[in-house]
Amino acid sequence: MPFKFDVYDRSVYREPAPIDRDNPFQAMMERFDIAAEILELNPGFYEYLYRPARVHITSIPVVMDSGQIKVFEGYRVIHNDVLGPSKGGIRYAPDVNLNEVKALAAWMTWKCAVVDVPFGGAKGGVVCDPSDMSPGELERLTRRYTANMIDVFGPDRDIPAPDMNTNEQIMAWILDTYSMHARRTENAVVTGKPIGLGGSQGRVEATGRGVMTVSLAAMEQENIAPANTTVAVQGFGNVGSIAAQLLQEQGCTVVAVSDVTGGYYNASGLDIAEMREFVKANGGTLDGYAKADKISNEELLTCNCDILVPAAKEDQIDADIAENIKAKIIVEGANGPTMPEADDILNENGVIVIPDILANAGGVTVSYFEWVQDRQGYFWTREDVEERLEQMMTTAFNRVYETSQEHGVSLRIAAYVMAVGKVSEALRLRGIYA
Ligand SMILES: NC(=O)C1=CN([C@@H]2O[C@H](COP(=O)(O)OP(=O)(O)OC[C@H]3O[C@@H](n4cnc5c(N)ncnc54)[C@H](OP(=O)(O)O)[C@@H]3O)[C@@H](O)[C@H]2O)C=CC1
Ligand SMILES: O=C(O)CCC(=O)C(=O)O
Repeated sequence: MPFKFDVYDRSVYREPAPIDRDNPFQAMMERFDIAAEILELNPGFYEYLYRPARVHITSIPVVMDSGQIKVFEGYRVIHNDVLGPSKGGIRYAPDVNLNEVKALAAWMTWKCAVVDVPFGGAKGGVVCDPSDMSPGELERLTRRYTANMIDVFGPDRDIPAPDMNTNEQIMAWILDTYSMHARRTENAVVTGKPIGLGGSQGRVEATGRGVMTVSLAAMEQENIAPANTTVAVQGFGNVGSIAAQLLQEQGCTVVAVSDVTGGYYNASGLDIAEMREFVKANGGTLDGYAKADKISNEELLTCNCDILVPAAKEDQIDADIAENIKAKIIVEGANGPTMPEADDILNENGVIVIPDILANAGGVTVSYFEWVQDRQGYFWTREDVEERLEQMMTTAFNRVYETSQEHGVSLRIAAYVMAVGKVSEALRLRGIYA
């Protein structure tokens, strides 16, 4: 199986910047550079495609429950809208920053192109700690952020969705605030909203389901049967917990999962459905779960398993961790979990990496279905959604695999080649640089 590839010179288009490992945008650029070189990308297109099209930074004053006014910083980065309205989630986190949001926005552009949905890429972020805020404070923050972005968002312009620490309720507040300003109900302005407000069947599970679909496709390529497959999952939120449960339902043995409180390991297999119930009843955390051994985050990433699903956040797999990874296949549920220097090591060691811009694209694919349903005012069954999702994820997996064979590159670089090729072809057709 030719999964070992050349290491590319990353300096054809720009002077390599000093390595800044706290900057996920640089990690995105390092892969983009390789794809640009393979595609012999027009330098003008290169220049245009690596920059975000628009960056919005806003101050969000919120009256806290104490009566004190606190001002939060919020971002919305539109990386590109050449293929259609920009699309991407909003992240609430104390450490979210502009470089991270710029990287996440660019990944959305490439992801939408890989799965062939007619969207560009965007991402939003608000620097806040939702675990320390009341529902009322979160609602006021969300409504004011939306009001400040009223000229940015729109069903034909830029369509937010959930990401880390945001959920259906937050999407509902965005819909309501936007609609109040628009003087009409605009349910297509946001996806990942409750079904009662025009949300889609299957959106909550979509990213985890997509992770499952590409995991099964990779197992098939490698002739590994689910019943003989062990899985470890980092992150037990929307993506991680659902991917773990669905892989278990397919016959895999999930031996380890984790959240910020650490890892939980059981060589004979964890009961994921029961763990999800435990988390619900335990204030949203795995802390105190007793039917497993406690392990560290690093032990989880390097534990004995066949498939590793990083589904927490960026930059989790560095060179040291990569050296010690025992999994045969990594399926990136999170955005940007693997650092560029780790790519080369994993590649050398024959570990197959299904890259984020393919592996976690199930979420945006069902968001696309949701937007289509809202605009038609006609809603599909869960079976319809799941069948179409499986078909689009499988098609994307096969196309990325074929591109990797054609160019002799890893699946990650193949996905970038496909995406950058598609967006630059749209630029050429539109005549932007003609
Ligand atoms: N939601 C979606 O549809 C999509 C999400 N993604 C990406 O998937 C990733 C996860 O998102 P999502 O599941 O929505 O987010 P959630 O907020 O639902 O869950 C995040 C999970 O990661 C855990 N976590 C955070 N930091 C660490 C850490 N250092 N070590 C171990 N676990 C950690 C959290 O633990 P705790 O709860 O204890 O804080 C939580 O279990 C992100 O990279 C996101 O961008 C990608 C595509 C779509
Ligand atoms: O569903 C969406 O529109 C975007 C989800 C997202 O933020 C992501 O894929 O990273």
